Amino acid sequence: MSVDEVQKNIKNNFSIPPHKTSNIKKVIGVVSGKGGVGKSLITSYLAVLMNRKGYKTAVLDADITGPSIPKVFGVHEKAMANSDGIIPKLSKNRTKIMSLNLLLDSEDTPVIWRGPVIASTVKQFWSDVLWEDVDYMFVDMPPGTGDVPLTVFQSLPVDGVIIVTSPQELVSMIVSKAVNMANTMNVPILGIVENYSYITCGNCHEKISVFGESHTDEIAEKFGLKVLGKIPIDPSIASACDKEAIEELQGDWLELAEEVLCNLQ
Ligand SMILES: Nc1ncnc2c1ncn2[C@@H]1O[C@H](COP(=O)(O)OP(=O)(O)OP(=O)(O)O)[C@@H](O)[C@H]1O
Repeated sequence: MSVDEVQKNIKNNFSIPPHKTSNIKKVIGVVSGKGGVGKSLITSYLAVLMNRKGYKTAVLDADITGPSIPKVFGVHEKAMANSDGIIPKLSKNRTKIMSLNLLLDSEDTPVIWRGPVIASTVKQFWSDVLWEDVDYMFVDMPPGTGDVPLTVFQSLPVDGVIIVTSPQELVSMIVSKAVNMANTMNVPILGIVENYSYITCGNCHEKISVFGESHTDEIAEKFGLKVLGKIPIDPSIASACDKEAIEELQGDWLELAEEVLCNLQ
């Protein structure tokens, strides 16, 4: 068997079943080549948008050392377990959430764990959480192409990934790494979302590209991928996150992403 074939078979060999009561229809990984691009925001907002369409949504926070999902949904109470498994917390609009922050005694406790422990926590979030019926589960991956993204790709039946990026030049190399990882793991890439694309001038409504000209369209074309949306730097986004009210955020920046996701069902 060639190295390529071995790599493409890795995923199947390590896959683990979800809890026996779980019926999860589609698993979407949200990845970024580097940190700080707003990946958690986009993961949460995609769940909100699909929830608004009437789908049963869930977010698995695989960003174990930097978990931010519960906070943007305003969920703080600890998750409980019964003899069958861990019960996910529900947001106001009934998106199911599991994150390490929901299991720690205090949200401020830093997670100083080695890679294998982090990876096995993510697997448990898949296999030991009582997700029950879910149409779309969004997995907020830690940034980069390290241990945890690898574990998620190997262990979970990921139906597609969405790559989040910012507009700068350096990003082309970083996105290439994320694309190559998904290709190596044989996971379909649904497309790219660009965050921090522009600001809109409050007076003349001109769009200003704060980070210079965007390279996202070029990169997407290079890899034959769709650009699923461009999100501006917008105070309403920061405010929705700060107020822990992502479910109240309004913005039609991700319509194409919604369409692509709907077509998966
Ligand atoms: N387009 C945007 N406009 C305004 N604020 C934003 C935008 N995107 C993200 N933010 C703000 O930045 C904060 C951090 O975003 P988020 O947690 O999604 O990403 P991150 O910290 O960059 O980490 P990562 O992308 O690695 O998960 C959010 O709480 C939000 O307040």
